[in-house]
Amino acid sequence: MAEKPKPPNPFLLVGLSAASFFAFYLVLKRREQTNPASKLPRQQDHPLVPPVQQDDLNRTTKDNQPTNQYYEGQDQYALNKMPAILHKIAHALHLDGRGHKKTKSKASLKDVKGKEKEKEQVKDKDNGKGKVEAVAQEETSTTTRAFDSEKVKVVFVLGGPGAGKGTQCKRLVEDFGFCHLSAGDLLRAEQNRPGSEYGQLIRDCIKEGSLVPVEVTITLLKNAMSDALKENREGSGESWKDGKGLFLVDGFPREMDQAERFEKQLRPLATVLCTPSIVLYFTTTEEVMLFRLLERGKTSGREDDNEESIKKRFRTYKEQTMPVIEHYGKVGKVAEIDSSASVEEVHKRASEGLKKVLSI
Ligand SMILES: Nc1ncnc2c1ncn2[C@@H]1O[C@H](COP(=O)(O)OP(=O)(O)O)[C@@H](O)[C@H]1O
Ligand SMILES: O=c1ccn([C@@H]2O[C@H](COP(=O)(O)OP(=O)(O)O)[C@@H](O)[C@H]2O)c(=O)[nH]1
Repeated sequence: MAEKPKPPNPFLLVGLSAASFFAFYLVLKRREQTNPASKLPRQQDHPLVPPVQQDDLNRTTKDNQPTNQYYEGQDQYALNKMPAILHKIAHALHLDGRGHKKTKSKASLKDVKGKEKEKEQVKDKDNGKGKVEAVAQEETSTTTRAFDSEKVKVVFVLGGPGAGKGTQCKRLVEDFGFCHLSAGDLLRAEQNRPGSEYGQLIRDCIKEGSLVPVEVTITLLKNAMSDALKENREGSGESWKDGKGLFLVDGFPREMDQAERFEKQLRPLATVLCTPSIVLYFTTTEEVMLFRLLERGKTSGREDDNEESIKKRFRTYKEQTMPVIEHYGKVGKVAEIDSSASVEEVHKRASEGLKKVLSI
């Protein structure tokens, strides 16, 4: 007859349980010592959400307004403060309430500058164009929520090099009180800023007629927009009262990736993208543009107003910027204006088009 198996020793079982319990207790104690904040009450009854820190509760915006925006919806602020590994776990488990589509974002130029890693990752792309491959950082709605969608209006101004974008923008500012942000001007200012880490990169891209890495351009734009909104733009009429803003974004977005990033990263609310009210598209022939740019080059001092650079800019425009114009055209957002005519005539057409859209 087979021998009956021996039942497990009850003392051994009790001993093992006690040892596990004791080990768990030691881990907790150790955690309390190394991270005293773990004893604080939690924002959510969930182990992946960190405790409330006093400085979080006291946090205010620059205008000394409490940042209750951080506590909307999914307690995004708490999620933002989690260590990267917990962030990944929470994301994988859908605890952060975000989709799984990978997006990249940059919050400030300091972020762009501060990361040596990113700098090392400036890579050659296509025909030698530089591109900062930003260390992928999951985009969060709270860090990018900048303004009220109802109040901020954005008009993109596109067209080939020398089509007359800058010239017309100056006139439209006088008519409508826009804040004119020329991406090219912002880049040139950053290029010439003493100590700018991106000066040489910007210079090379501009001379080559290629696009400066989007992180740099979008950060400059975002900062300029925030500054303009904070500024008391006295005398600029109703368009700038009570947090309202009217932006003429000149020479941007120059490729689809830039358009998508702009809409996402400057989205005013978590669910609303920062789409342009309209895209003013100035168009004329390459012949006209070349002539105008060579004329401009006589006095502009710009390193890219020479025939060699101009040809490269035309190519970049056709290959990378035209798809942006086509994209906005498909959704009925493009106002095409023939800019071969005189400055006055072009201005008249642009102004009429804008009046209708902005209902001013
Ligand atoms: N409608 C126009 N007719 C003639 N010259 C123009 C016209 N619009 C602009 N220009 C001139 O052409 C050059 C390029 O114009 P600009 O506005 O700087 O172009 P963009 O900003 O598109 O590169 C400038 O020297 C400008 O004075
Ligand atoms: O969003 C932008 C806008 C401009 N540029 C660079 O700046 C140059 C000059 O642009 P700008 O709009 O000042 O002049 P345009 O070429 O339209 O005359 C371009 O060729 C690009 O190299 C860029 O990289 N990203």
